[in-house]
Amino acid sequence: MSSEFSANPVVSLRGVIIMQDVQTVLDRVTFEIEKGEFVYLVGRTGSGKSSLLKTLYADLPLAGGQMSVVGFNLNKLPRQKVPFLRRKVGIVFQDFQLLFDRTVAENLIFVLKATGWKDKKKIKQRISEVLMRVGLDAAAGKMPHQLSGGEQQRIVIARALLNEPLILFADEPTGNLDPEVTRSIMQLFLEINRSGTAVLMATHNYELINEFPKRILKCEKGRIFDSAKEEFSLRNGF
Ligand SMILES: Nc1ncnc2c1ncn2[C@@H]1O[C@H](COP(=O)(O)OP(=O)(O)OP(=O)(O)O)[C@@H](O)[C@H]1O
Repeated sequence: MSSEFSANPVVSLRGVIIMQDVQTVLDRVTFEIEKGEFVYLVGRTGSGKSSLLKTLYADLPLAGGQMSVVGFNLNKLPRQKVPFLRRKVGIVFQDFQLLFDRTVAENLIFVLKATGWKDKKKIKQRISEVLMRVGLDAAAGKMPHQLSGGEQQRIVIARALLNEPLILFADEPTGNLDPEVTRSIMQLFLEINRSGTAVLMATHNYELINEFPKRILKCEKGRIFDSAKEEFSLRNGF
């Protein structure tokens, strides 16, 4: 094995090709994300950030190359194995996608039951743990519309944490939030990251990147540039 690659990364891509229909969105993508790393994903609108994230959580088929995510080989992952991969990753989108016709706790129970949890006591305990983690332990009985946008996003993050993922994939998680709430959501991601969960976060928010500098992957002209391998300026890159 080349020394450039670690023995046990959470995410590993080599020569990956990502397509939407007949369009090649990203070509020859090679990078790894280690356990507990925090990585930003940046690039202009349409440069391929969401397509890359979707490929990572097996929503978009891999068009070529080698890819493994939390130990699953995406080259030969049968459809029925996708839920097992999804249990080991957490996904956070820009629009919250909570079920608005049920309480916060019911939203979380829904996911736990769908991922095989049966024991009522354990379910209750896990819900209380994740809500505590995001600072909303009093919100279990509330309906989503009774919460602010920032609070709803915290619930989405709590939901992503239910099955103790090795990595969180976040697509513009602060896109709809005001600057103050954005900072507090970012603090939450950093806190989760400090306790060992890797994070890959797509964002257009340069202030956030400047304030909390981390490794950056930049999608540009069909390729990915990695700040861990080469220096690049963000100012002209977006
Ligand atoms: N479902 C789809 N079908 C066909 N083409 C798509 C689809 N989704 C995205 N594309 C195309 O793939 C390319 C990459 O889009 P993608 O959404 O990955 O970019 P992005 O960097 O996430 O953009 P944004 O910052 O606006 O979210 C674009 O040219 C887009 O038009």
